[in-house]
Amino acid sequence: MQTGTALIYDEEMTKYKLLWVDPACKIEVPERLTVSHEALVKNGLVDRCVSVPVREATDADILLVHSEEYLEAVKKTPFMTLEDLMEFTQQYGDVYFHPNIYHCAKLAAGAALQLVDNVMTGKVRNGMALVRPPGHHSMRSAANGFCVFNNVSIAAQYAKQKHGVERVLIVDWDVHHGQGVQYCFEDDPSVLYFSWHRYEHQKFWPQLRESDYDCVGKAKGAGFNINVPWNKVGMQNTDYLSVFFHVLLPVAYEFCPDLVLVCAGFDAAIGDPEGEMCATPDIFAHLTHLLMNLADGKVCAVLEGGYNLTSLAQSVCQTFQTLLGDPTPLPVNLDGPCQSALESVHCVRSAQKPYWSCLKHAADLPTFELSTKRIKVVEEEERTEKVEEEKNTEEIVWPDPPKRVSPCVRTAVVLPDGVDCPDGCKRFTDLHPDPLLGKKLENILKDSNDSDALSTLSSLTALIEKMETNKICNGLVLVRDVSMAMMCVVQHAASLNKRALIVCVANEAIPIDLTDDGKTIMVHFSSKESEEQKGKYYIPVCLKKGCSDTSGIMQAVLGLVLPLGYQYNPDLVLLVRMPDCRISESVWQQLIGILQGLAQEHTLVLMQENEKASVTPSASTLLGNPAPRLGPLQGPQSDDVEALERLRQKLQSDWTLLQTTAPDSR
Ligand SMILES: NCCCNCCCCCC(O)(O)C(F)(F)F
Ligand SMILES: [Zn+2]
Repeated sequence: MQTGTALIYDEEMTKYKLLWVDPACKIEVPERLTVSHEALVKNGLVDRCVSVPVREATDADILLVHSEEYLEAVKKTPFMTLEDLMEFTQQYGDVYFHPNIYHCAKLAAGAALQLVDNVMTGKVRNGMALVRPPGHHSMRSAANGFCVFNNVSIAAQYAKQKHGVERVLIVDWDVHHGQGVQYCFEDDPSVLYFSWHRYEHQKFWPQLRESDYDCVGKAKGAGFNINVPWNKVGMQNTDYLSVFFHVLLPVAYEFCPDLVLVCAGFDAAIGDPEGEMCATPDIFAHLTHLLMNLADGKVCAVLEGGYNLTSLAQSVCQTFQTLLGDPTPLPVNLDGPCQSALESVHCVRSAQKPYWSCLKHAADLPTFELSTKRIKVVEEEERTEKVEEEKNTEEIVWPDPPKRVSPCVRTAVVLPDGVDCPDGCKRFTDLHPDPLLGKKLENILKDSNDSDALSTLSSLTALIEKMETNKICNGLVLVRDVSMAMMCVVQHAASLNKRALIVCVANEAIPIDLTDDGKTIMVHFSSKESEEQKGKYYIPVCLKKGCSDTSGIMQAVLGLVLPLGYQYNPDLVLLVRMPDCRISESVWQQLIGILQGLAQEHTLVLMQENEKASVTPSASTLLGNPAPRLGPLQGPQSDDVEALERLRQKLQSDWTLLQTTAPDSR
C-alpha cells in the first residue's frame, strides 16, 4: 500500500515582494510562506513528510494553459526597471510584478507538477506544495489577483497529458473564486471544478457574474463547474461541512476522479482580512479527510491564498496532519448551517440537478431566487466600486487547534485463533478480565458460563477503554454473535458515559431496544421498511435492494450519516456488519474510511467470525489506507431516494445539518 506525504517548499519563492504602494496587493507577503514552513518545523511535521524538491515549470508546461504571447511578455519582466514593472503591472488587476516573480512563478507551477509526478508514480500517497505566487485567478493571457501562472490548472492538464489521468477533481476551498480555473475547464467534462467563494451577490472581488451558482459549465462541460457563492461573511465550520455533505461529496463520488487537486487557500479561515469568515483552522483537517477516500487517496494540495499569518500557519498544519493520517480533532458543537448558506446549498443543488443523478431529486430553485434575479440586474447599475477599507481582523481571536495525538497502537484486533493478525495491526487480549463481567452482562449473555463468548466480550470492553483513554486508535473484532456483542458495546459505552454512533448494516430488522437517552444513536441500514418509529436516536434507512446497493448506501452515508454523525459528535463509532448483509467490500471500506473523521478515529468494527475474508481489507482502512474507489456511481433507486428525503424531512428539525433547502419564508 502506498504511503508517504510529500512536502514541497523552497525558500526561493519568498524572494519577491511588492516594491511600490498598492493597498490591494500589500497583504501578499513573503512571510506567508515562512510562517507556514516554520509552523510545520515547530510541530515536527517536516520530519514526517517526504521532502520533494521544486523544479521550474518548462515553457511547454506553462503553455498547457497560457498563451505564447503572455508567456513571452512575462519572460521580459526580470529585465525591467521599476517603472517598466509598474507599467507592465497596470494592464492586469490586483497583481504586482517583481524582477524575481517570473522565476518564482515557474517554481510554483513546477512544484505542483513535482507533486503530481510523485503522487501519480506512487512515490508518495498524497502531499502539499507551499508556493507563491498563487495561481487560481491567472488566465490564459492575463495575470490577476496575485497570480501569474495557474499552478493547479497546469497541474491538471499535465496529469491528463503525462499520466493519462482521465478525470481530475479540483476542489478550491480558497475564499475567492478561481475564475482562471473555471475559464480553463468550463467546457471540459474531464475536469470537475468546485469552488466556494465570498460573493455577496457579486459585490465582492472579483465581482463576476459568472461566479454565481447558475454557471455550471458550457457545452460538454455542463455540470462540471460547481460554484457555491457565500452571500454573507461569517460562515462557520458547519456551513463548510454542509456544502461538502450535500453538494461536493455526492457529486465527487459520482464523478469518481482518478486524481484530486486542491486549490488550498486558507483565507477561508477565521481572522483572514479577505474572507472575514469564522471557520476555525481545524476545519481543514476534516475537509482534507473527507477527500482522502476519493481517487485511492491521491490528493495533491497546492497553496493559494491566506493572509492572516496565524490562522494560515495553523490551517496548513491541520491539513498536513490529516494528509499524514493523524486522527482528526473532534468537530465540537456544530449547529446547522445559517440561512444564507442554506440558500446557497439549495440553489447550487437545483442548478446542478440536471447533470448529477445523486441530485436528481433535489428541490427546484426556491421561488424567491427567481424573483431576486431581476432585482440583481437592477443592482448591477447601482454597484459602486468598494473603497479599500482597512479590515480590523487583527484583534479577532480563536482557540488554538486541539492537539492531535496518534495513539501508540493504531489498530487493535480481537480475532479467533485460526485467523492471522493483519500486518500493522496488534492482536489484543484483555490482560485483566473483570471477574464481575459475566454478572454485568447477564442481561445480554444467554448463558453466562459460555467462557469464550465471555472472553471475547471482556476483550471488547477492554478495547473500548483503551480507545477512550487514547491508547489505541481503532479496533476490529470478530465475534460469534454480532447482535449480542453490539448490545455489549452499547451498554459498556453507556456505562463509561461515552456517546456512541452505531452504524449497522444488515438485511433484516435487528432485535435491539435502544434507550432513547441520546447516549447512543443508531443508523440501521436494511432492506426492510422499519415500521416502529423509535425516536430521534434510531434511524432506519431502508434500501429496497439492501446493502448491495452501492449508490444507495453512499447517498445515505454522505447525505445523512455524515451530517448526523458530525452534529452528534460521538466519542466512539461502532460499525456493525450483520452476517446477512450483502455489502460490497469496497463500500464497507469506504464506510470505515469516511466515518474515521468522527470520534478522533475511534472506530470499532464488529463482524461475525466467519467473515475472515474481510479482516484484511477492513484492517487496511482502519490503518489509514484509503478505501478503494467505487467507480462512477449511477443514480440511486428513486423510491430509496424518496424514502431518504422523507427521513430527512422528519429528522432535520432535530438534526439541522441534514437540511438542504432554505424554507421559502423570506
Ligand atoms: N482587500 C484587498 C483586495 C484584494 N483583491 C484581490 C484579492 C486576490 C486574492 C488572491 C487569492 O487569495 O485568491 C489567491 F489565492 F490567489 F492568492
Ligand atoms: Zn483567496
